[in-house]
Amino acid sequence: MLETEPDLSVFSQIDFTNGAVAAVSGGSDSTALLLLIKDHLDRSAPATKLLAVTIDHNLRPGSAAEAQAVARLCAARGIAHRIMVWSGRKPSTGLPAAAREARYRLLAEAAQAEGIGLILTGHTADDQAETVLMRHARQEGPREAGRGLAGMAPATLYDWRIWIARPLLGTRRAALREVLRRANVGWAEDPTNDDEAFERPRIRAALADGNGAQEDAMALAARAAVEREQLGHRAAALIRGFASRPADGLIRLDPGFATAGDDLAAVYALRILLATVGGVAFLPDQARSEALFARLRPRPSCVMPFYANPFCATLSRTVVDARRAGIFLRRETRNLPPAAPAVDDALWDGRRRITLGDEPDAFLIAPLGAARAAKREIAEDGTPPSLVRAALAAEPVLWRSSEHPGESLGPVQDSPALPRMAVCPVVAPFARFLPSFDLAPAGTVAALIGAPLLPTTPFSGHTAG
Ligand SMILES: Nc1ncnc2c1ncn2[C@@H]1O[C@H](COP(=O)(O)OP(=O)(O)OP(=O)(O)O)[C@@H](O)[C@H]1O
Repeated sequence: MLETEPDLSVFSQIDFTNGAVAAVSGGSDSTALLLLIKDHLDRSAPATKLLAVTIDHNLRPGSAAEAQAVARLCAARGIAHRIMVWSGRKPSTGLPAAAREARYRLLAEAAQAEGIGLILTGHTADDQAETVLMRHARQEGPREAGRGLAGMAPATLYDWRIWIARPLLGTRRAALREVLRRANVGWAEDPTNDDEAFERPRIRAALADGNGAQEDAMALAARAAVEREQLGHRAAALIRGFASRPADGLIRLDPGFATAGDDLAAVYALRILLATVGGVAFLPDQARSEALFARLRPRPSCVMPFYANPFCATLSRTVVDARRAGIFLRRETRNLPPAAPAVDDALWDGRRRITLGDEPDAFLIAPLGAARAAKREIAEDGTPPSLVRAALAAEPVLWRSSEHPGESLGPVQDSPALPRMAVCPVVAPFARFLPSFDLAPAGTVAALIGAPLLPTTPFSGHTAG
């Protein structure tokens, strides 16, 4: 689609109220993105704060000069520009992933420093087709297909606080280069983009053959995106219908969850809950999750009460305990983080985000532990007290560093003396990157565990959750 003209209508669907960061590498796509946004804002909302940001990864000799070229273009067009340098140590393996991680962190830092909650990138239809074909080649199995093949989402929430939108996902690179030629603006070529030793350039070359592969890949992505969103809505409905949180760190699933009749959605919901409870950034393996789910179903011939034979299993650092009172999920006690100084804005055990306020050095954070959990009063509400205590034992507690660890501050959220401190639950599999496809289950799990509400999506008329 749109071989020669970019689709500009997408810009009018974006909410620019709080400004935008344009992520500009100096390559053709993001340079064209910058010109198109500037043009759109000049016409529709000239007072909007626009900041172009270039990340100098400091990996290639020419990278600083490329960043300077973007700076000159921005100066000539009256666009604020900032260069952020990735100065940290570079890993010897997994460099592309580390560079991507650093890039988004630095882009988010630049946005936050200006009070901007939106980052725009120049990913194109060509990038999308390449991504989908690469995932297709790696596909684990038919049931994984629905997720990965959706490709890149039109918007992704980063760190549960800043939206990354990709308005050019429906636009071909050729159309963007045409925009630049007409404006007489040049761009930098990344030499790794053509190196066929890498998988992506190989696929790019195959797509360039013009045999319809590009269109097929886009159609595949569009179908998979719809399927993924629908599956997410069904999983969210199951979580709303069958999951509750009887105590901090403890999720109960009503046994009806396993017999509701939508196994695909139930396994997806289970995977999200397992990763969340265990504090793991990735969903557990599909096949192992299916096997666990199968064990949660009563046998058709069973005349005994449900779960007359209770069982316990562990997956994704989560203990699943199925018994007559329900199916209970809690963090396993193995490999909990030892007591350590609490770090402001850090994730603890993948499950909690720590906010320390005015006294950043004053606290230790540690799991409550079994001995202290055993002394806690447990309300009698039908939940087995042993399970509540087991869950509480793995919950974090802040201690004043100077105090004897017998006098904890308790649940810090409840302490009026420390209004700016919090140890907030996070939805682990979506805490760093939440693709807009998965908003429904992410919002539902957030409500279940008491995580902060999702911010409104950057596309007007859409609300998260
Ligand atoms: N060094 C960088 N600085 C700022 N943004 C970047 C940088 N590298 C990538 N991006 C953003 O991520 C998007 C996709 O990255 P990718 O690596 O595919 O692009 P590229 O080939 O480097 O450049 P382009 O997309 O501009 O042709 C870019 O369009 C851009 O918005």
